[in-house]
Amino acid sequence: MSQMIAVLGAGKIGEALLGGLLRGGRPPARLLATARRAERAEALRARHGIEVVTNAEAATRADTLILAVKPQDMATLLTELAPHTAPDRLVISAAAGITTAFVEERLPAGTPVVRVMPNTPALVDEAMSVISAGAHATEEHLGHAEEIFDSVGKTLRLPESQQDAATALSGSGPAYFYFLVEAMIDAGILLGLPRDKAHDLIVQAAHGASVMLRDSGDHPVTLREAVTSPAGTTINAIRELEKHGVRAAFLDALEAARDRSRALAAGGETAPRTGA
Ligand SMILES: NC(=O)C1=CN([C@@H]2O[C@H](COP(=O)(O)OP(=O)(O)OC[C@H]3O[C@@H](n4cnc5c(N)ncnc54)[C@H](OP(=O)(O)O)[C@@H]3O)[C@@H](O)[C@H]2O)C=CC1
Ligand SMILES: O=C(O)[C@@H]1CCC=N1
Repeated sequence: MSQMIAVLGAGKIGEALLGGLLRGGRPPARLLATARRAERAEALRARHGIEVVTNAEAATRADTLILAVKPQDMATLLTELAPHTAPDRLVISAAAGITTAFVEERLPAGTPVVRVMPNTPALVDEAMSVISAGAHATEEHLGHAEEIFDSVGKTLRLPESQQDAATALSGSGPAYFYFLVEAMIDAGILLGLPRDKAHDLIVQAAHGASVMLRDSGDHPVTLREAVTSPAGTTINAIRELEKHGVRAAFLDALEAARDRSRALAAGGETAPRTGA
């Protein structure tokens, strides 16, 4: 286990990770965080009882640096860190699109870098975190990264060439489910249900479906077929979803997310795709 872990740029993902590490039993004295704004630093101290320091101090004191700033802020952060980071530090980047090469070329030669794509269910210890090694990261470094991200959910190793796809799928994935739930609550309203009841019905349906997907081992097609009775209600809804091209929309949507992840590796300057 690393002696000291620092989360640099402790925003939504960084704070979720800090919370998971503390819940997993890591003493607050073995965690550091950094923030850009004084009020954010104060909130982190108050909520977690950890030290919030400058990026330079974190780089000097921690063995493992977890970079959790936005991709567009990564170059600035790395420029600030470079003079203070010894090449034996493990650097873990959680930024969408940013390649290990991008990080390596801005830090001292030979620095081990691991790229991780977590997701926000880290807040409830149900994250999916995809882990890839950079040029100088060893099995031991990957093991350290897994140990850290295991504290907030599941981890999976994939080659870095598949990280942009993983970002589109599991990194952004929770947002697609929230979007679907939001749309279905509106549909419940259309059908005359009170908003709070529509919310509770669909959230529990989503939870039940998700537990079955994870725990039954059955393919989603099998689970959907079990709901879809001959000449019943479900098939009438499915016909409308197919007519409206929902499956094709998902294929296009994830391709757009994957492309945006790739563009972020170029420094994030490229504008997002605006559609056909
Ligand atoms: N949100 C998500 O679902 C996921 C996000 N990610 C990745 O995680 C990273 C963080 O995303 P998220 O947590 O959503 O973003 P946030 O904006 O919530 O967090 C980033 C934090 O970094 C701080 N920051 C920026 N620059 C510096 C700096 N130089 N020094 C110290 N702190 C700094 C920001 O400060 P300030 O508050 O002042 O702006 C902010 O608090 C991104 O790279 C994103 O791609 C990965 C997986 C999922
Ligand atoms: O939208 C984003 O760019 C980040 C990365 C994955 C989820 N949120």
